[in-house]
Amino acid sequence: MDSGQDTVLECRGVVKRYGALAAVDGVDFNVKVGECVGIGGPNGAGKTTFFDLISGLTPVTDGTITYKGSDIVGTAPHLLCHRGLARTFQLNSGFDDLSVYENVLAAQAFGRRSAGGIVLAHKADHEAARRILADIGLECIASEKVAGVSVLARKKLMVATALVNEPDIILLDEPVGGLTPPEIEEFIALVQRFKARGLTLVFIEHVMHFLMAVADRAMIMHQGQIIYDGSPQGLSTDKTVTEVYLGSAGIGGAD
Ligand SMILES: Nc1ncnc2c1ncn2[C@@H]1O[C@H](COP(=O)(O)OP(=O)(O)OP(=O)(O)O)[C@@H](O)[C@H]1O
Repeated sequence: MDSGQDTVLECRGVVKRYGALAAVDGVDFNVKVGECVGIGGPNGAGKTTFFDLISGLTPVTDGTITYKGSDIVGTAPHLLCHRGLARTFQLNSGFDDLSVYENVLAAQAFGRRSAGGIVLAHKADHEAARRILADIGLECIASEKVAGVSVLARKKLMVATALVNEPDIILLDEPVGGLTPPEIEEFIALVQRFKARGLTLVFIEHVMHFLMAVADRAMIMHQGQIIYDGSPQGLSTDKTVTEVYLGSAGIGGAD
């Protein structure tokens, strides 16, 4: 068992059953400080359920999940967020009737480590909100209502709301799903920038080009189990991955 200081997240024998279906079926998974892990796998493989278990949205059936050395099984999602475990969702979330800027302030107020019901934004919160929006390229639409912004802007906003409280690990569920190829390139550059600053990141993504471009490590799930955990470059030559996940299209055809 790896319980070294540099391990942020450690999952052992994690299982989630829905009746007879094992959506997640005995997963062992570690993430180290500064690592960027891309999770792939066919539809229904159990990827989002695995994120739901880590982030406390769904109770585990069995197994242990340790975050920064503490057992977090049974911990509520908002408490995990306060402890620095941030997560985004497959579907674009956000408060449509608030501006881009107000969404970041709301994420700060409810997600910060000292959150305790006090939602007043202080000077430092405004500065941090402006900083993250500039960093992520949203400052020019900061005052626009989220209802009217593009899919790319919503995707970026989700990352901004997760990053504004400087999490120790961030889980992104399909960060580039629905984006055009040029938008995906923009997102690759963005994630690489945050990676270079030491961000610890785990993401789920069907777009293999994105996974190959940003992940240090790839983990592929199938029927609730891990069928590959290794270098992204090794994916294209792994027989099980090629047969189960990519089919005859090969690694380049999975976009
Ligand atoms: N609340 C639930 N009740 C019953 N079955 C569920 C529930 N949530 C997920 N499942 C089932 O668990 C399995 C894994 O689903 P999950 O959404 O985790 O897959 P995924 O790999 O994220 O798929 P996708 O790539 O399509 O998002 C699927 O068979 C799904 O139907």
